[in-house]
Amino acid sequence: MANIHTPIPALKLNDGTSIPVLSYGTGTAWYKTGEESKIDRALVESIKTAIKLGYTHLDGAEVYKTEPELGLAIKESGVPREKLYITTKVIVNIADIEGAIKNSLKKLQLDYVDLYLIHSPFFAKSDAELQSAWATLEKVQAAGLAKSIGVSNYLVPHLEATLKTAKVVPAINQIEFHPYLQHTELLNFHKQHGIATSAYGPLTPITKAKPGPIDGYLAALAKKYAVSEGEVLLRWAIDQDIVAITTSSKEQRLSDYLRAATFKLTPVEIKEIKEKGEEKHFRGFWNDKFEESDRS
Ligand SMILES: NC(=O)c1ccc[n+]([C@@H]2O[C@H](COP(=O)([O-])OP(=O)(O)OC[C@H]3O[C@@H](n4cnc5c(N)ncnc54)[C@H](O)[C@@H]3O)[C@@H](O)[C@H]2O)c1
Ligand SMILES: OCCc1c[nH]c2ccccc12
Repeated sequence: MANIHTPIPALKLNDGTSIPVLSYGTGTAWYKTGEESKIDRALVESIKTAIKLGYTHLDGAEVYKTEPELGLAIKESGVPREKLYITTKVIVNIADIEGAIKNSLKKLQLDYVDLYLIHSPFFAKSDAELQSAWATLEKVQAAGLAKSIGVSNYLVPHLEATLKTAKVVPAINQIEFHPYLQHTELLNFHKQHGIATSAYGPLTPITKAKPGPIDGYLAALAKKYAVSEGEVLLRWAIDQDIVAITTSSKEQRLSDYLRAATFKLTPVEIKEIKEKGEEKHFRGFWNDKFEESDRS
């Protein structure tokens, strides 16, 4: 079926590559708790549906145990490899990153990923451990196994430690980001260093954190642009040059999310959501790892 939507735009990264600004995630809603080798056909079909609708950027991780489904769906989709943008992440086998990427590639049935991320900094007991893991990602990139390399869930101190010895500046930091968790200081740091931002949990204000101070304004904007509130939230991230990672098992919702590529919020609207959002703080992921006092 032809993609009836506007193609998803791409953002240029500091290494010269481009990343599609809307991604289909296989973590939340999809990650496996059982045997990794037991294929979840519903996930394979959902990924193929996403690709058919026009998603090209797919987000995985070794810890989700969904790499085999991504590999199958990519193959069965019939879409040429180079038309897709595949992200995966390492954390389970962080002690053997070179083994981990090879294992991930085998499950993905790919020769390379577009983006390889350290899933979180919480494995490291020292700056040296962060620096050593990053040096290994640099080796992975030099070997051609990942076009771009980056990090996820890093805060400013983790980035500072990494940058002290890095030869390659991380291309991106994938973080929880939405109006109730704006990471202002971290985003300023990203800008200063040419690190792009990607947002997971972009729909949190409507899925997990209702009621909240942006509810009324979000409803008004959804009406104005004839989209859903979720699409306004996706657009709010995209309008700030932030890559939005979402997901759904419902084809209609996946199709609707693509409307985020068809309109733009005005600078005043972006600022209004920002300011109203700052009135509330909410974190949906990794709460046991981040300090309660850390709102950065
Ligand atoms: N790096 C990390 O640590 C990390 C953490 C979390 C997620 N991720 C990635 O990001 C992806 C997306 O994360 P997410 O699921 O939190 O994103 P999200 O905030 O976009 O939420 C998506 C969920 O919201 C539901 N939803 C959409 N519209 C809704 C509505 N109107 N009402 C109620 N529910 C609605 C969807 O069905 C889906 O389950 C994951 O699959 C994963 O790939 C990464
Ligand atoms: O990236 C999503 C958050 C996450 C961290 N570890 C996990 C294990 C299973 C599923 C999700 C996660």
